[in-house]
Amino acid sequence: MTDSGLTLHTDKYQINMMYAHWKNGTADTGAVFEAYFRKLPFGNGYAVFAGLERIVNYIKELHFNEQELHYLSQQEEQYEPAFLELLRQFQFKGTLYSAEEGAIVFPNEPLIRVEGTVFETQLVETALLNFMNYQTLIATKASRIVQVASGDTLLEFGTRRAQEADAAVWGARATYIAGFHATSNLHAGMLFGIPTKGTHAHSWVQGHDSEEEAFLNYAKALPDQVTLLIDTYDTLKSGLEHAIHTAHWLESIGKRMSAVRLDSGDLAYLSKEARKRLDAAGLPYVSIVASNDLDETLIFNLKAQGAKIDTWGVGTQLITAADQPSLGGVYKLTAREREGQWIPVIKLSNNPEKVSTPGRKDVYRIIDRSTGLAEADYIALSDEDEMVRGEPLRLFDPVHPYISRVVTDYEAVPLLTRVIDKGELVYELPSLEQIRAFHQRELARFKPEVQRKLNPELYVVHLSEKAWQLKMDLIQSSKR
Ligand SMILES: Nc1ncnc2c1ncn2[C@@H]1O[C@H](COP(=O)(O)OP(=O)(O)OP(=O)(O)O)[C@@H](O)[C@H]1O
Ligand SMILES: O=P(O)(O)OC[C@H]1O[C@H](OP(=O)(O)OP(=O)(O)O)[C@H](O)[C@@H]1O
Ligand SMILES: O=C(O)c1cccnc1
Repeated sequence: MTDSGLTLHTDKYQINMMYAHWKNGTADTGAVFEAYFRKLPFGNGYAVFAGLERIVNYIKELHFNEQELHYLSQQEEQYEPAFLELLRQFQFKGTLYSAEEGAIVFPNEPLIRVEGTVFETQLVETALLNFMNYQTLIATKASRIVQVASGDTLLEFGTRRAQEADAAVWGARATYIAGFHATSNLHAGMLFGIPTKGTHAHSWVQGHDSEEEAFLNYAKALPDQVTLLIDTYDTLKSGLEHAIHTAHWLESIGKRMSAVRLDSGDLAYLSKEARKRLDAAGLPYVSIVASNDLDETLIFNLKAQGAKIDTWGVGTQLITAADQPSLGGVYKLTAREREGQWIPVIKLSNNPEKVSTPGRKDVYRIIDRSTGLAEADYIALSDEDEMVRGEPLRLFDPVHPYISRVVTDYEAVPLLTRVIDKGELVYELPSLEQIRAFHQRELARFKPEVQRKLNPELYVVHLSEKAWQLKMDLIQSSKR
């Protein structure tokens, strides 16, 4: 089996709809889709947008090769050869707007808007959601951990327990965007330039006649990067003592041991004891790394217990987003072309939260000029511009429209940037370091109350009156 790329990384129903459009002569009809999620993950107050780079790479490479066309020709749908020929000619000529990676984003606002023929905009749904949902989820989980670690070093250790290889690599990248400092995954390091770090496994110690010999052999081989895992037999009685010997030996050859790693037991108690004994042995520079099924709650608790841990190795809980394994982002048609006119469309639902917001929309972050802080996000139809001109803006609560306030001294910063214009890439993909720095700047625009991990303050995403009215009108007319 050879893997020919990501073009068929899509759900069959997309191809079926494309086929049906082609059969009906509507394949070239214009469509606007918007991708968004409805609920913040982990009870967090914000999400960290990620996935754009992979989406752009995917769209750039999007074409049907002979292997893929042959495979499609064998499907039970019996697509006609002329349709497959159309796929052979296919190129994405649509336009894509997106939030930038590292941006702080909220539920129910468009994070990506795709415009083009219904043929091409439908095709990209599955892969686009796949990349956005996973990477945004992991970046958000990582951001919670970054928050509680308050400046300590964070290492991403998840690969072995990730949901397969792509998740490990792109997940590592997402954690770096959110503020992790390094990954153990060398492939992610090579692909994206993320710093890499590694200690050693229990097998290194088990594979020697004694722990002491294991430590010494490791230190001899890698004298500049010695972090010793001290819990294979008995952390305090044997591991720590042997590590101290090794550190002294390293000093005798003019080197300094980096750290000891704790991977089981009471990490608060053991780290405090280890710190005391390392300091007493004249080794205050040897830092303490901890790992073992850590997440933001455990790290927060360990810090509250006074743990003396400098570096946190975080794997399974982070890379699998164990407490919420999917973001649930959706891709909804918001407008379509009919006889040369754009018509807004809606998706109704018995669940009011699932009723889509019709029309081609933009999102603005309303920044209070006096504080520099984000006040709210504002979704408006794309032809509205009063917020760009800085006119007084009424922000009302869509659930209770009588609750409203007017903002005057603000700047409206658009969240969506044009990335692909009629098939041409018009956006320079930032480097990962730029994305990481951008993320920090964006986060600083939010009050600590929105950023806190537990019961954060609700940051409101408002709809313009025009967008709200359009939604109400379409709900009414659809019911009729
Ligand atoms: N002081 C602490 N307070 C709260 N949780 C802790 C503390 N120390 C460790 N933990 C966490 O408790 C969980 C269980 O750790 P513990 O080492 O007892 O079990 P284990 O991982 O099964 O041990 P082993 O690897 O020896 O089998 C881990 O997720 C660990 O991170
Ligand atoms: O607990 P996580 O957050 O997922 O972090 C990664 C874990 O992976 C390793 O254990 P593993 O038992 O796989 O290998 P080892 O023998 O090297 O400890 C490491 O020691 C950590 O405990
Ligand atoms: O380098 C480490 O200590 C490491 C790497 C991956 C998983 N667990 C630990």
